[in-house]
This record gives sequence, structure tokens and C-alpha cells, in this order.
Amino acid sequence: MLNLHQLSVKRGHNTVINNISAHFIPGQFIALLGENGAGKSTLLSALCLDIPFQGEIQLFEQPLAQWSAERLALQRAVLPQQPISPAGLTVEELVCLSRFGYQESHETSVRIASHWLSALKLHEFAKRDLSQLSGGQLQRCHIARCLTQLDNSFATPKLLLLDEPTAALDVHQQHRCLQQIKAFANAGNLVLAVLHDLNLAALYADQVLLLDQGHISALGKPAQVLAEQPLTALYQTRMHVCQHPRLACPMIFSEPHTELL
Ligand SMILES: Nc1ncnc2c1ncn2[C@@H]1O[C@H](COP(=O)(O)OP(=O)(O)OP(=O)(O)O)[C@@H](O)[C@H]1O
Repeated sequence: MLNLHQLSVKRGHNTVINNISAHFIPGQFIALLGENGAGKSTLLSALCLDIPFQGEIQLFEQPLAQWSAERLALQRAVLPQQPISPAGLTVEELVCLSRFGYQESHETSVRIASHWLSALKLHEFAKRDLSQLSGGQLQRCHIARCLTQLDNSFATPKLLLLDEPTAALDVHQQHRCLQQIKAFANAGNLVLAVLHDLNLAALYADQVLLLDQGHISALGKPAQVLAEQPLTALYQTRMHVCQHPRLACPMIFSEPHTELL
């Protein structure tokens, strides 16, 4: 579904994404992990065509650059690290705006938006101005916007790109949002999400992509990739990996840096 072929991205004089190739199939939740500055957001920006790159990005075997904005709006949604939240818009208005590409009535847009606002426990805020939300409520509102934008069961698999979707969320909301996002992926769509929480990646990702200074250092199932030695090397922090007491996934613990104690 999504092909990266010898993708490189420069920012200033530095090559931030360095000749990476990968192929992603629908039905998967891919977690992008890596230290600060590894190139995760840059990779998402290239996938959004927001910055120039070398190499090729193909969606359904067609170069992304050849897709019209109208077609892409029905196929791909994006949650940037700092999404724009125009003051004066209500939650429902923002989420409904994501339906602009569909030929449908306002009532249909509101019905679909309501579904996702309820799914993310935001229904009570539907008529509230965006400026009157907490950080976590606003983040959930933008996740609802993305899922509303791609809600079209009669069409081809969709691509959802999320940059740190759980950064502002409490534990309950992290699980609620990631369960919705994983269900969306496993229903036949593709989700690429930048995460910093290794344990959330272990719980929810079908595949984990470890980015190290613009290179893919590992891509595979969480149980294969999230191992002590590569994580300790990548984050320069002592890591321990054990089995989750109840679930079939690894759990990761880190140690303080002894030289700072
Ligand atoms: N506009 C820019 N001009 C020059 N360099 C940039 C620019 N934006 C980002 N960079 C650099 O590119 C590198 C990759 O940045 P990027 O934001 O992709 O990292 P990241 O993996 O998303 O990090 P984080 O986890 O901190 O969000 C960093 O070294 C950063 O300093």
C-alpha cells in the first residue's frame, strides 16, 4: 500500500532521513520509535509532501506527488505534532470540516463526527469552542477529526499518520484512543504513529520501526524489535525487557543514568 524507495530528506545542511526503503501493507498499526531528533517527524512531513525529498514515496503504486489534493483528502489524514486549532470553531465544527471532500449532507457529516466524538468520549464537548478545551481534550478532538475524515467503509484502505497522538493524554485516554486507532488499522487501514512510550508501542503496534539518526535500525514485531540490547544502545539508557504479566507482549523498564545520580 505504502512504499518508500531510497527516501532521503535534508534539513538545512544535514541529511535527516538517509536512504530508507520500506513497504507497508494495510491492516497494520506501525509505531515509529527513536530518540529526539532521529527523524520521525521529518519522515511524516515527507509523507505529507510538506518538505522536499529524494527517492520515491508511492501510495497504491502511484507516486504520492501525482495524487491530487482532493483524492488525498479522502485517502489520508494527518495529526501533526502541533495541529492548528482555529479559535472560534467548536469541536463539532472542526471535526465536521474534515468531511469537506465528501459529497454528503451536513446531517451525514454531523452523524459521522458524533460517532467518533462519542468513541473518544468527547460528545459532551461537541458545542464547546476549541479554545475552551484542555490539552488532552484538544488532542483527542484532533484524533476524532482524523478518524472522521477517513470514515468511508466503501472505499480503499486509508492511511493515517499520527505524530505523538498520546503525548497529552492520561492513561485511560491513551488506551481509549489507541484501542480506537488500532481497531481502525486492523479493519484494513494503515496507521503510522510516532510514539515515545515504548510500552504503549509494545501493547498496540503490529510492527515497530526503530529510527536511528535517519536510518531504519529495526522493523518488525514488538517482541522481536523491543529487546534490551538495541534499546539500550539506541536510547543510551539501560533498559530491561520482561514479559507482561497478563498479556502477550514485552514490557520495558529503564534505569536512571548512574553518572547523574
Ligand atoms: N526546519 C528545520 N531546519 C533544520 N533542521 C531541522 C528542521 N526541523 C528539524 N530539523 C532537524 O532534523 C532532525 C530531525 O528532526 P525531527 O523533528 O524529524 O526529529 P524527531 O525524531 O521527530 O524528534 P522528536 O522526538 O524530538 O520529535 C533534528 O536534528 C532536527 O534538529
